[in-house]
Amino acid sequence: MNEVTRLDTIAEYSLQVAEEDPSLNQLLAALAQLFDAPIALVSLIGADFQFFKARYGLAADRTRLEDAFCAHVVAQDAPLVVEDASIHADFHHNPLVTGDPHIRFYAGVPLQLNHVPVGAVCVIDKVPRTVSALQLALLEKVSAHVSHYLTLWHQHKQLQQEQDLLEQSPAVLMQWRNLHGLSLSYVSGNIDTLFDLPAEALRQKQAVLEDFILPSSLNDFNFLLTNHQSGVAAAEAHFQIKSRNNKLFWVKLISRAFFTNDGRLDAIHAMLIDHTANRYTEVKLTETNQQMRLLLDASGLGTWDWNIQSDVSKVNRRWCEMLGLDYELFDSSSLFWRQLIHPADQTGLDAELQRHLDGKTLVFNTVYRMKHQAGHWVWIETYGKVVTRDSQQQPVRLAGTHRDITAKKEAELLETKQRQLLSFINKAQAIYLRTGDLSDACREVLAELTEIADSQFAFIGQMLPHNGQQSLFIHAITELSWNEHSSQLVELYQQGQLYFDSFDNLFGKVITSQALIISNEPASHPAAKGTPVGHPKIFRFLGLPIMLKDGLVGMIGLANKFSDYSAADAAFLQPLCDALAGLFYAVEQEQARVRAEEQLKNLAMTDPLTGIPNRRAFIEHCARLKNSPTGYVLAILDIDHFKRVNDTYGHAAGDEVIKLIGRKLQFCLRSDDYSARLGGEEFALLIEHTEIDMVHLLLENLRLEISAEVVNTADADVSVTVSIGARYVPAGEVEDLHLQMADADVALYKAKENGRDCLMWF
Ligand SMILES: Nc1nc2c(ncn2[C@@H]2O[C@H](COP(=O)(O)OP(=O)(O)OP(=O)(O)O)[C@@H](O)[C@H]2O)c(=O)[nH]1
Repeated sequence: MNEVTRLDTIAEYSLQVAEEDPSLNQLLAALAQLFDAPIALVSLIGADFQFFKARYGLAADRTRLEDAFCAHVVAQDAPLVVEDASIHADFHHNPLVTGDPHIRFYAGVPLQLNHVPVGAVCVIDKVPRTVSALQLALLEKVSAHVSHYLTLWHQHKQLQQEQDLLEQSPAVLMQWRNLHGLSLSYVSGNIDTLFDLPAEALRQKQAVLEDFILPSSLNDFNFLLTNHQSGVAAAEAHFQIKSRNNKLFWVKLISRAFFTNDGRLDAIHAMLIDHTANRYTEVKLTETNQQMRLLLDASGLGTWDWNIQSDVSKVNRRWCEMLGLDYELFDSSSLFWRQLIHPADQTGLDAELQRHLDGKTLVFNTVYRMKHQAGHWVWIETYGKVVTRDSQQQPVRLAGTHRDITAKKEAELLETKQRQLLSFINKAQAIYLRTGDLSDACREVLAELTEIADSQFAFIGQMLPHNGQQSLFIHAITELSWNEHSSQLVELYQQGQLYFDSFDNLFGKVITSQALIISNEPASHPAAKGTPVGHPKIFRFLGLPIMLKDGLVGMIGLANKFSDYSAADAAFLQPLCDALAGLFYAVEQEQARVRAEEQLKNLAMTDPLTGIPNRRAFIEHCARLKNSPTGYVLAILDIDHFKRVNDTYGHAAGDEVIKLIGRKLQFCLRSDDYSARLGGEEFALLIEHTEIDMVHLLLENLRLEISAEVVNTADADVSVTVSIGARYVPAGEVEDLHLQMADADVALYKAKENGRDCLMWF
C-alpha cells in the first residue's frame, strides 16, 4: 500500500491532527493492564512523524518517523513483535531504545481504515518479554475495534457537519411520524430563526406547529397533510406564519411521504423554507402586472410578443378586438398577422422592422394599416422593442403595443384634404377672375377634385337655357372618349357646347329632386337607367346639387370611389359646391351687368324716334375710319320743307315722316353701310368698300325710294323729298371728320340751292 493512499485515508478520516480521544485512552488503559505493560498506544503514521490518537503511559504525543516501531508494522502491514529491542539488529540504536522511554519490548498490529494500513495499536514494555499468540490475537481484536470506532467517529463527525450545515441553512427540516396518529417527531434547530422558539419546545410538544400558522393559511397546511394521508407522495404548500415575536413570514413547505408495505402512511419528511423575500417579490410582481394590465386595458392598448426565432406571436384580447378578430382563433404564426397588413404599407413596415432588428433604432415605432374583419382599414401605431437577444446578439423576442389611431389619422387626412379642397377652390376662383371663363376654371381643378374625392370619374355642370329648355351645361368632365359613339360628345365638349337635357336617370335625379344622391349600388337605384352605352361601368355614384337661394343651379357628379360614398363625403365637398354656386352667381351677375351696360350704351347711341344710331354713335363709328385702307363716302340727307309738313299736318305726322326715313335708310343701304340721325330732319350716311359710281346710284336710289313713299297720317297721306350732299374721302386722307362733314354739308346746301330733291357732290 503506497504512502499517498495512506495519507489520503488519514485525511479523509480527519485524523491528521493529533487530537486525543478520551474513550480510546480508557481502552488503552484497559489494554495495558491486560498486558501488564506500562505503555499502550494507537499510532498513526503521518507524512513527517508518527502521532498518537490515543496513548497510555507516554508523555509525548508524537515521535520522529524514523524512530517509529509502528512505521514498520504499517510498512509490512503485519504484526511486529520485538522481545528485546536492545539486542535487536533493527532497533538497538533506536533513540527510543537507548533513551527515554527505554523500549525493550514492543508488540504492534496494523490499524486499518477502509482496508488501508494507517497506523498501529501496540503495547510497550521497558523490560524484555514475550507475547503469546492469544495476546497477539487480542491485540488484533482491539485494533479492529479501534478501526471500527474511528470509522464511526468519522461518520459521526460527518453527520455533525451536515447537522451544522442544516442548522445554519434557511431550510428547517421536519419529520412527522404516524404512530398513533400523525405527530411531529423531529424539527431541526434552525426553526428558532423563524419561530423565535427553540426546536426543543416543538420536539417536546410544549408548543404546536399549527399555533404559528396564520388562520388564513391553516387550510393550506392541513390540506398538505391530508393529501399525504390519502396517499400523495410529494406535496408543496405555501402559507404564512407568525413567529413568537409577532413577525410575519411566508413559508414554503416541500414534503415527501413514506408509506409502509401495506400502504399506510408511515412518515412525512419536509423542508420548511422562508419564502418571504420571494413571495414579496412575487406579490409585488403580480401587483405590478395587474397594474400594467389595468393600465393597458384603460389605455386601450393592444399588446404583442413575437418570438422571432420560433415564429410564435402572442397578443392580448384588445389586439384582436382592434381588428375584429376572435381572440380564441388567433393564429400565432407571423404569416397570419402579416396578411392583414395593407399592401401599400408592407415595405415601409419591413424596412423599419429591419432597422430595429439591426440595432439601428432604439425602438420599433411605426404606423401602418391593418385590415379589420369587417373589411375596412384600421390605422395602427406600433411601439416595440427587442427584449431578448441570443449569445450572438441575434434578436430572439420582440414585444410591444398596438394603438388604434384611425380616428386621429382620418382627422389628419381630412384636414389635409380640406386644405387641398380650399386651395383648389381658391385656384378655381383665381382662374375665373383672371380669364373670366368659368369652364376654364372648372377644367383646371377637375383632376384635383377626382383625386381628393377618391373617385374615378367626375363632372361639374351648370343649369343653363339651351334650345328653349333648362339643360345641364357641362363645364368639365373627366372622360368622354370611351368609344366611337362618344366622339360627338367629345367634340361638343371641346367646343364648350356640351349640354345634357335628359334627366330621367341617376344624375338627373339630383336635378329633379334638387337633393343629394348617394348610391353605392347604382344598378339597384330606382332612378338608374344603367351605365351609358360604352361608358366604363359605374359601380358607385355621388351626386351633389349646387344650390343658390334654395334653387338648383348646377351639380357635381362623382363615380367609382374605391370605398363607399357617404354623407361625410358630401359634407366634405359642400364648400366646393358653395364656391361653385358663388361663381355661377358671379357669372350671372356679371352677364346681367354687361347686358345692362350694353343697353345703356345702346340707348345713348340710338335715336329714340327712329331706332337707328344717333349723331354720337355716328361720330364714334367714323372715328375708327381714320386709318381705313379704302376710301369712303360721307353723305348728309335733309328732308325738304319739313317745316311745312309739321305746320300742315302736325308734329305727329312730321314724326312719322322722320321714322319713314329711318326705315328707308335701313332698307336701302347694305349691311356694311352705316346711317344715323344727326338731329331734327337731318341724317348722315357712311358708305365704304365700293366705287363712287355705285355710291352715287345707291344714294340716288335712296332719294327716289323716299320720294315714292307715302306716309299715311290720320288726316292725310304725306309724301316728302330729300336733298343729299355727299363727300368722297379717298384712302389715306388725313383731314378731320368734322371738316369732311362740313364739306358734305356744303354739298347739301348746293342741293337745296339747286331746287332740292337731288344729290350733290362736294
Ligand atoms: N315733327 C318734328 N319736327 C321737327 C323735329 N325736329 C325738327 N323739326 C322741325 O323741322 C323744321 C325744320 O325746318 P327748317 O330748318 O326751317 O327747314 P325746312 O322747313 O325743312 O326747309 P329746308 O330745309 O330749307 O328745305 C322745324 O320746323 C322744326 O321744328 C322733330 O323731331 N319732329
